[in-house]
Amino acid sequence: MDRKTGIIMKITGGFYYVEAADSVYECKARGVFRKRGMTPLVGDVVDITVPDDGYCSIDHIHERRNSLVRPALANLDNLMIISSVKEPDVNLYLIDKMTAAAVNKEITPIVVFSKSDLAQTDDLVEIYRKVNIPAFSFSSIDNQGLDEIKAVLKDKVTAFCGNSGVGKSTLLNALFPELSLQTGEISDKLGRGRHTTRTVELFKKHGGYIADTPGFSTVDIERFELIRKDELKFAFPEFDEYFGTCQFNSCNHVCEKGCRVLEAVEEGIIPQSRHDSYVRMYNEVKDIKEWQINNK
Ligand SMILES: Nc1nc2c(ncn2[C@@H]2O[C@H](COP(=O)(O)OP(=O)(O)OP(=O)(O)O)[C@@H](O)[C@H]2O)c(=O)[nH]1
Ligand SMILES: [Zn+2]
Repeated sequence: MDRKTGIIMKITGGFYYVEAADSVYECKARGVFRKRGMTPLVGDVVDITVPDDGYCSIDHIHERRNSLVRPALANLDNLMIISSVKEPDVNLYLIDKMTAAAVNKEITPIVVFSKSDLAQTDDLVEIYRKVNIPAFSFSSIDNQGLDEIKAVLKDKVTAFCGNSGVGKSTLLNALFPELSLQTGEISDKLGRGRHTTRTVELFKKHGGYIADTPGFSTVDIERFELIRKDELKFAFPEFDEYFGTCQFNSCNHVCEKGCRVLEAVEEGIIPQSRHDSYVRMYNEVKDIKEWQINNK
């Protein structure tokens, strides 16, 4: 019998595939997790027992740094948000919702403007770099941006989120040709589309891990990763330095007199589109009660 610590790479048919010391172990979870209502997730760091014969078992789940509801994933470092600049058009509000959800979970958001051969991306990239969110453009035509994107994946656990058709599979294939993910219409025929069961799986790449998350779209984040009103302002890191300097302590940084955040927007320090997204999100959550969030 041996004990090891590893990471859950995949969950199928009641088995957990745990990578530890460069081998993958097929494990069962102990009944004790079920009793406590705990479900091991892909990305969990776990202690396992490897018996001389019979099934390996998961004995302990290490404390999670964060987790997403759908796709069910734990311990993410990066959320790569892919948005095409055309076909479909870019939607800054949706991107900002995704970056805010990531920051709220202490996950680093990374924005990729794909199909950069179809429209200008410099101004878009600039919006995010200005607020210290890594941003890149990518085109599959000449693989522009690929090396920069590869560099941010190094030694990290990264999930990729993008709406249908933005070029998520195309980017993943350019990054990891050996994965041979299906692109375009073919993927729907194979049932990897939005309404089918989705298997989440980690792959070891560049010393880190990438999560294959079929169909992971902004809808999942909007539905399952709601940010509470009092947490929202912290999900826009460019506001941080102004906290405590507004005229009113209770300032919500929406339209209040003497608001330093608003001044920074007027001065062009904070991009207008980011603040617009914040106000829109604030208006969406301001009347939501705690019990409604818990019922989500
Ligand atoms: N011009 C151009 N077209 C691209 C680029 N990347 C992807 N496309 C095209 O956009 C379409 C969608 O690409 P996919 O990679 O399948 O998009 P997806 O985000 O994986 O979409 P789903 O499979 O629906 O989730 C395909 O027809 C691609 O050929 C790009 O950089 N430039
Ligand atoms: Zn303010």
